[in-house]
Amino acid sequence: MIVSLPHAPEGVHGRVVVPGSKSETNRALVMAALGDGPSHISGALASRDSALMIDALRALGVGVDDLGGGRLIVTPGPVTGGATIDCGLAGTVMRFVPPLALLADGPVRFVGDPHASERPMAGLLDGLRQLGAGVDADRLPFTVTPPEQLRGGDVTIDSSASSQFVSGLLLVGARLPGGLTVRHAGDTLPSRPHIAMTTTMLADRGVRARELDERTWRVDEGPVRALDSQVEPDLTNASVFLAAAAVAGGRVSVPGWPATTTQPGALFLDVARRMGCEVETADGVVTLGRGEALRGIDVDLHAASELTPVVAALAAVAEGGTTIRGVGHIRGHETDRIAALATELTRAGIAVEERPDGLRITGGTPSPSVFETYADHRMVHFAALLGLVAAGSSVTDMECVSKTMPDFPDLWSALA
Ligand SMILES: O=C(O)C1=C[C@@H](OP(=O)(O)O)[C@@H](O)[C@H](O)C1
Ligand SMILES: C=C(OP(=O)(O)O)C(=O)O
Repeated sequence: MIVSLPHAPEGVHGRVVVPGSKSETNRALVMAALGDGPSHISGALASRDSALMIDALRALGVGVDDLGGGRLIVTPGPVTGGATIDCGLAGTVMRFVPPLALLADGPVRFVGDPHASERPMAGLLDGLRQLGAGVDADRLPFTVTPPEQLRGGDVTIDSSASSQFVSGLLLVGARLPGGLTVRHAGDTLPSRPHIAMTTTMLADRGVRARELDERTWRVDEGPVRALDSQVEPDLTNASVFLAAAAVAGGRVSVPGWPATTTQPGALFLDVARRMGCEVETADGVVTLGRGEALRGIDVDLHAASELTPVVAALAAVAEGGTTIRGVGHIRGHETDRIAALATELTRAGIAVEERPDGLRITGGTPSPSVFETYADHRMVHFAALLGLVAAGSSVTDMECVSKTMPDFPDLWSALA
């Protein structure tokens, strides 16, 4: 269904309380499921991806009580086989749950949305096979048959298509006899902060988990301690609201910004400053104002590729050219985001060159458009940003924002 996007000729002004991090919520759930007792999670994201994770864990025998208001109680149990798990389009479900099947007492089947079968899985499934599991395909849908004898040891995988392969294996490592060493054998490795998020959150739960060198991670065998934890706001989603002030003018604040974080979304503040925005942080509140003029930059988003759609929207209205590089692997995200962004920028009359590892965008004045969304929440964010300055724009589907932020339409209308 086509949905109109707000136009903000007077700029945007407001304070946005951003929901919890998808990446932290789904890690906290998996770690709690492996814990040595019940864990409480506060500030948890309520969205399609977290609901899919909760359903997956329940299907494996884990108790999850939703107390409302972002509070969850997770009660671990023996991991049971026999279930079919719906991964939707959630990378964190399709890459973090199959390793739990190593611990199950029977095969576990994994299915997903139509486009989920296009998302890379081979590196992870290769790792599971090296640990003795049977896996009957290299993409969704597939069935994981646990090994007769659970074992840990060393696995070497190509994680260049997604950092989530390394994270998924590390998440289960403490429960494997002898622990687990994961080596990355491919060329490049995206989203390293997300691997640091995995090891840091494991360490918070008493697990000895660390990076040995830039291609090798190690998790020792041991208990995953139950923990009462607080999920940070999702800083990649926060960047969409901050970026609204950069695109339309005005000032936007986001409270609850953590002083230190492993979320790569935090890198948005540096990108925005480089593009000429004024960014202030005081008492955990980040405020962004556009400054004199937005200017194009050359930026490598390898560590924070989730930010590409937002940075592409800024580039579309900036003075001069912007080169986004280092994000070739986002062709395997919810959609081929490089191709999708090139198509939608062209639709809005913005000059763009699609490159193997990114985009070269020449800023201009976006024309009103009906933007395609490709079932991709971040393509809606991109379109919504352009809609602020291209009066009368719309998107072909708004529903897909439920993947990480079901409240996006309300939060956005309140701002614009
Ligand atoms: O581990 C995680 O929570 C994530 C890792 C990244 O995946 P890739 O390494 O596939 O980019 C990121 O883009 C995704 O949104 C979330
Ligand atoms: C790539 C993303 O998600 P996923 O966790 O499904 O990989 C994303 O949210 O930008």
